[in-house]
Amino acid sequence: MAAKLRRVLMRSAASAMRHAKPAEWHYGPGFDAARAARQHQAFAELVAASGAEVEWLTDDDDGLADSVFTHDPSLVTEQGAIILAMGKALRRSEPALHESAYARMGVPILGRIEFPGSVEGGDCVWVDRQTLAIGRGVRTNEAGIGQMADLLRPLGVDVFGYDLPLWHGEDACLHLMSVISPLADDLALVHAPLLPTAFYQMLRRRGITLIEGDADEFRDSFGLSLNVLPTAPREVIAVAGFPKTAAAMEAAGCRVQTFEADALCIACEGGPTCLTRPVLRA
Ligand SMILES: NC(=O)NCCC[C@H](N)C(=O)O
Repeated sequence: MAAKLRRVLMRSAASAMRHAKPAEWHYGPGFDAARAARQHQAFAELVAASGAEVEWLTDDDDGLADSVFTHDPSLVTEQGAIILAMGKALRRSEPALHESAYARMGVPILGRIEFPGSVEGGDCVWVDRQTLAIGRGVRTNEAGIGQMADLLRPLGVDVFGYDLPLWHGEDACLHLMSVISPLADDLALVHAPLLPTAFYQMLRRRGITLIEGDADEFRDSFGLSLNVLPTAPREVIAVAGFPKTAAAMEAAGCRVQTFEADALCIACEGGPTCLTRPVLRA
């Protein structure tokens, strides 16, 4: 999940978020559509400057505000994309946008998660090429995890499900990727108090070094201080304003770039990883 980012699917916030009502989408008072669009553009420039090729979802005024969080409606394997099924009702039509983009890009579709199963991309963490960890919580359920295991078994991939806590409740967004950001094959940023214990133990057994993000910054940012995108091993993009978490990553040899994201990320419960669906890392 932290190899060099080559190709990535994104969606501009300019149209998608333009008319979003915070109360409907569970966004905080800091949400501001025009500011979010500017912050998204600054983030996209950092991603492009890393050398990644950015593929854009169609920029429609379709009212799908959360569709800017392209990490969640699909997952990409070495044999093609898996079209997911969203746990958040307002996001149910987003996977079709991804399917159209993959058709245009020539990326084959390996399979689909079907309701009543649900899996969101933010709950999926590749521990290595043959091991996928999935958080079971308000967005991803047991039926979805079972379907994912069936789709990936022929590829020799083992799928492990881990229970997530409820934390801020059913309407809030807590994915497995909310409590871990891989930074290199052997390095991850974590908020250990919310990590599923068996997942923590698996990471430790594999010798992955775990950096603790600052707990106060995690609380104050509603978890977004921890949501960090690697564009290459130890080359990361993070939300500005969390110096202790950034310093912990720098102490582990990471180069940290930041962008202002109060209106886009902190208000809307999604950070740099959530704004990107990596299609190719190598
Ligand atoms: N992977 C992620 O953590 N995605 C964040 C999605 C935020 C969006 N507002 C949601 O509630 O789905």
